[in-house]
Amino acid sequence: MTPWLGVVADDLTGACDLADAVSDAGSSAIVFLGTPALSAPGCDCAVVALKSRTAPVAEAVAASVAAARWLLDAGCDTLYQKYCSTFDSTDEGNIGPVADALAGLLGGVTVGTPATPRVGRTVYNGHLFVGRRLLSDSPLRDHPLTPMRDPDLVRVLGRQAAGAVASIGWPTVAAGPAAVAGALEAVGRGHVIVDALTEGDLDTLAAALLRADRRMVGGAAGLAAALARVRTGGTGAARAVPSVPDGRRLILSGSCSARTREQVAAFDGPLVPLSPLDLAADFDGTVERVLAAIGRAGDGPVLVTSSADPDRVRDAEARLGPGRAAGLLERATAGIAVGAVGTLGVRRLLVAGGETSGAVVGALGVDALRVGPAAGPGLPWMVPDSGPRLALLLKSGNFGEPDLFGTAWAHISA
Ligand SMILES: Nc1ncnc2c1ncn2[C@@H]1O[C@H](COP(=O)(O)OP(=O)(O)O)[C@@H](O)[C@H]1O
Ligand SMILES: O=C(O)[C@@H](O)C(=O)COP(=O)(O)O
Repeated sequence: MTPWLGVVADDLTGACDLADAVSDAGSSAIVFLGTPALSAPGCDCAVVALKSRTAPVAEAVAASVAAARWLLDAGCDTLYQKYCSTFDSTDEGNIGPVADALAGLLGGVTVGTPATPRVGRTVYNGHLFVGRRLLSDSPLRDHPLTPMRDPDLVRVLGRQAAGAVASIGWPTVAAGPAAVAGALEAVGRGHVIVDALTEGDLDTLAAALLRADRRMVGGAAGLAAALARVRTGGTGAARAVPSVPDGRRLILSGSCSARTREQVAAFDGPLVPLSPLDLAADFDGTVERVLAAIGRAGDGPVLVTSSADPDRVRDAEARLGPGRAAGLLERATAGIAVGAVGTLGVRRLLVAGGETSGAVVGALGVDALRVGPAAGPGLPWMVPDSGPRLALLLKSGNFGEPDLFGTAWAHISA
């Protein structure tokens, strides 16, 4: 089977979220950690997960173009730039520069939307809403790496991209695929952000993209699932549930999102704090102390967390310098995961945070992940194709019910 949908994802939790949504839509998906050296194995949707959301622009562009070339060589006819449903990025990028580069590979225009109604993301008049709030009034305004303070996506993308940015409004979408395809015909180069409020709107956009032969698409999980539904009629194979190993359970939480902090607060089990200030003072000793605390905890899940509110994050930044806390924490969390799997018998690992997950899974030496049962929308347990026998739930900071850290495990119990 040759994959038809090739996805370049800017982080790992986003890649898993999209793979989950596409699986729900009846298409099979595999997530690759970085661009593989080999050709793609059989699946409908091949997802290359990068760690490019906050990387330097040139690095993000080069990694994304390499991934896109590999996906096109693997036979994908639609190339999909997966970014966050909350458009997480800085004024420098990387959504815009990567979109410019990928548009250059396939016909000069990217069309898309981050709208993903199943997690409450909608776009109206080019403005992104998170639930009932504008993006800029949501907790995303305080993200430690990518604070989102402008809800107007045409303006946000306009600051990042060299290509012009246009939008297609909801009345055109409501008029159906022919109207959207007609509006797209008028766009020669650049990027188009499309309004969408419902799954039906996304299906309309997906049908218009196929009709207009627009094969360079951008968005979050919602539009990818719509493409799968419209292209295959949503009648593909149900997700094949891989077997999940038994073993100790560990939660590593590096996300500082409001939802993750609620999940940390609601967790009813042993909690080991991880502080960037301790790591700056004694990195190896702090990691060893955390591993010893995990070792002493009982059979239930143990939570290691650095998740902090915006004031504490700002304080760490002020004391350690820009980006240093995040770098130390990501390296430490990766080291803790490797130690816990290697010597403490941990086999079921829930990681909260996209950057954090990328660091952890990269260090564990995993190269590809298959989609298992989901603990909620966008929250699939993933099982490595080869390498360590593990079950991994790589959680977007914003996703999951407040009690997720206690309930997630039931989805993989025998
Ligand atoms: N206490 C803290 N102080 C400063 N930065 C932190 C702290 N805890 C975590 N971080 C960093 O914040 C970033 C959170 O990003 P990420 O893991 O992608 O979470 P999310 O999915 O919520 O965006 C990571 O780089 C993480 O290391
Ligand atoms: O689109 C989304 O919201 C997620 O798939 C996503 O990209 C997650 O990113 P993080 O919140 O940084 O984990």
